[in-house]
Amino acid sequence: MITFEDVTKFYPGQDRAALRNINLEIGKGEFVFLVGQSGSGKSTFLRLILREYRPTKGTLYVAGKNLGTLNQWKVPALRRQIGTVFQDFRLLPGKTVYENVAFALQVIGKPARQIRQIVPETLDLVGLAGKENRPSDELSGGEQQRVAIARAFVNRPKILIADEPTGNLDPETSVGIMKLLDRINRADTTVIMATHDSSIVDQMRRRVLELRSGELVRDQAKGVYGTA
Ligand SMILES: Nc1ncnc2c1ncn2[C@@H]1O[C@H](COP(=O)(O)OP(=O)(O)OP(=O)(O)O)[C@@H](O)[C@H]1O
Repeated sequence: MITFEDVTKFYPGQDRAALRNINLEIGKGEFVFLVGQSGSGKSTFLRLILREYRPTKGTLYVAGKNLGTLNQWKVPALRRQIGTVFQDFRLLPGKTVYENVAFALQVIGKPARQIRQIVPETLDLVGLAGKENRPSDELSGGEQQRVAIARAFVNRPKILIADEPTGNLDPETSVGIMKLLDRINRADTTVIMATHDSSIVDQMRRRVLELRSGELVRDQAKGVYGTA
C-alpha cells in the first residue's frame, strides 16, 4: 500500500535531512506505529505520504501511485484515499457533529441521499449515535476525536493517518480511541499512527517503526515503544 524507496527529505535551507534513506513497505491492512523523539521526522514521514511535500531523493508509492510522477491535478484523488486525524481534532467550529462529518462528503460531491445514509452509519460506528445535533465544540475531547475519526473514515479511505491522535486525551479515553482505530484497521484499512504514547504502543503490540534523527533505526513486528 505504501513503499518508501531510499527516501531522503531536506527542508529548504536545512543542512540536516529530516528523513534519510528510508526504505520500507507497509502492506494493505497493516497497523503501524511511528515512534521517535520530537524532531525525529515522524510528521515529515506522514506529510510525504500525503504529498504535502516531495522527497529530495528517492521514490514513494502510495495506493499504487508513484508520487514522484503523479500529476498535481490527481493529488486530491490521492488524498481522498487517505483519511487524516490529528492531535488537535481540527473540527469545524460552530458546526454540529453531523455537519462536521457530512462536510467531508459534500466537498467531494457525494449525492445528498448517500450522505444522509452514510453519515449516521459512520457516527454509529464511532459510538456517537444520538449526538448528531450536538455542536461539536461542546463535546468532550474524546468525543471530538471520535467526530474527527468519523470524518476521516466516512469516505472509507484505504489508509488512515493519525498524528498523535491521543495526545490531548486522558489514558482511559485514549484506550477507547485506540479500540476504534483497531476496529477501523480490522475493516482492512491501513493505519499509520505517530505517537509518543508508550503505554498504547506496548498494549497494542503492532508493527513499530522508530525514527531517530531522520533515520529508520527499528522496524519491529509486534513491537514495543522503546528498546531500552
Ligand atoms: N517546514 C519545515 N521547514 C524546515 N524544517 C522543518 C520543517 N518541518 C520540520 N522541520 C525539521 O525537520 C525535522 C523533523 O521534523 P518533524 O516535524 O518531521 O519531526 P516529528 O518527529 O514529527 O516531531 P514531533 O514529535 O515534535 O511532531 C526537525 O529537525 C524539524 O525541525
